[in-house]
Amino acid sequence: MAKINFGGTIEEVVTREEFPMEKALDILKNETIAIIGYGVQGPAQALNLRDNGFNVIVGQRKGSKTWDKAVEHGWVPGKTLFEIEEAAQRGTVIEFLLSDAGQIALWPTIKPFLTKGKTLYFSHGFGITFKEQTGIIPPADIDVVLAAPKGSGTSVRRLFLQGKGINSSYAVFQDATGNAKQKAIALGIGVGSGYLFETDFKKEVYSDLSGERGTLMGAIAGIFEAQYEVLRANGHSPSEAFNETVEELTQSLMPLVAENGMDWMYANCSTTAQRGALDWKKKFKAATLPVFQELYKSVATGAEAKRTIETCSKPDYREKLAEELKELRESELWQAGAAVRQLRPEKNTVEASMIN
Ligand SMILES: NC(=O)C1=CN([C@@H]2O[C@H](COP(=O)(O)OP(=O)(O)OC[C@H]3O[C@@H](n4cnc5c(N)ncnc54)[C@H](O)[C@@H]3O)[C@@H](O)[C@H]2O)C=CC1
Ligand SMILES: CC(=O)[C@](C)(O)C(=O)O
Ligand SMILES: [Mg+2]
Ligand SMILES: [Mg+2]
Repeated sequence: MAKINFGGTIEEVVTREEFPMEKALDILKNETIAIIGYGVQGPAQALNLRDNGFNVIVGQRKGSKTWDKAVEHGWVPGKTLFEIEEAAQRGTVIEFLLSDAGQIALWPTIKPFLTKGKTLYFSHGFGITFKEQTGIIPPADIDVVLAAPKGSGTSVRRLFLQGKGINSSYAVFQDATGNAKQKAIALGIGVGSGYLFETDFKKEVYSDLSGERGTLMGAIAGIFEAQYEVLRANGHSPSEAFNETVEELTQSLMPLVAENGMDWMYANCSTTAQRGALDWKKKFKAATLPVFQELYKSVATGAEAKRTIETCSKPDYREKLAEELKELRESELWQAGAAVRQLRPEKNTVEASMIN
C-alpha cells in the first residue's frame, strides 16, 4: 500500500495503480453483487459496477418508483432486476444500500439470505455501530465489509462518467472467509473510488455524521443564513447579499481552495481580505468550537442515531423532509440564489444528466 504523509501522520492508502480494476474483477469474478436499495448511492454504485464489468443485480419492490427507475437505467426484470428477497437469495455480495432507517425495517427480510460465505456490504457504519438501536447483528459465518464513498451518490456517478473517481474509506467488521479485506477493497475500486483509506465502522459513522451535520451541510447552511440576515438587515439588496455570501464562495473561492489549499486561495485575494480573514477566522473558530464539541458528543452517545431512526422510520418521513427542503428553497436567500444561478453566462450549456 502507498504510504502517504498527511501533514505529519503517515497513513496507508490503496490507489488504483496498485489495485487496478483487473485485480478487483479477478477477486470478485465468482460473485454476484446484489444491490438492495436504489435511492442515491444504490444507482450510482450499481451502474459503476456494471460499467466496470462486474456481475450485478438489483433488488427492489415491484411496482415502486425505484423499480421503474431501475428499469429506466437498463436493469431487466427477471434477469438483472428482482424482488428484494430474490436478489438477496441470488446475490453472494449483498450491498445493503437502503437508507439507514430503511435497513432496520428490511433487516429481518434480508438476514435469512445471509448464508455462510456470503458478504454483507455497507456504505456507512451506522447499522453495525448502533446495533443496540438497529438490531443489525450479522451471522458470524459471513464477511461484513464497508466502502463508503465520501460524497453524494450523484458525484459518485458523475465523477465516474468524467473518468475521475471519488475517494472512499473502507473497513472490515467481520472476516469469516479470510478474504474480507481484499473483497472490501475490490468493491471500493469497483464502485468508482479513486483511492481508498482505511477506517473502522465506528470511526466511519462518527466522522460522517459529524461532517454532514457540521461543515459539509449543517454548519455551512447556518452560517450562510446568519451572514445573509445581517447584510439584509443593514440594507443590502438580496442579490448583493447572496453574491457576497454564497455565489462568490462556490464559483470563485472554493474551487481555488480545492485546487491548492486555503492559503493559496487567501494569497489570491487582496491583502485587505487576507488581513481581515486571518483575524476573523479566530473568532469564528472560537464561536463554533463548542457547537462542534456538542455535535460530536451527540453523535458518540447515539443521540443523533436515535433521532434519525425515530424520524426517518415514520411513514411520512419523505413528505416531512420534502416540506423542510421546500421551506429552505423558498426562503429569500435561496430564491435570490435561483435568480443568480439563472444569470450565470454558462447557464445555456445544460449539464449532462447523472446517468448519461
Ligand atoms: N446519499 C449518499 O450519497 C450517501 C449515502 N451513504 C449511505 O448509503 C446508504 C444508502 O443511502 P441513500 O442512497 O442516501 O439512501 P436513500 O435515503 O436514498 O434510500 C435508499 C433506498 O431505500 C429505500 N427505503 C427507505 N426506507 C425503506 C423501507 N423502510 N423499506 C424499504 N425500502 C426503504 C428508499 O426507497 C430508497 O430506494 C446509507 O447507509 C447512507 O448513509 C453513504 C455515502 C453517501
Ligand atoms: C454524501 C455523504 O457522504 C453524506 C453527506 O454523508 C450522506 O449523504 O450521508
Ligand atoms: Mg458521507
Ligand atoms: Mg452520511
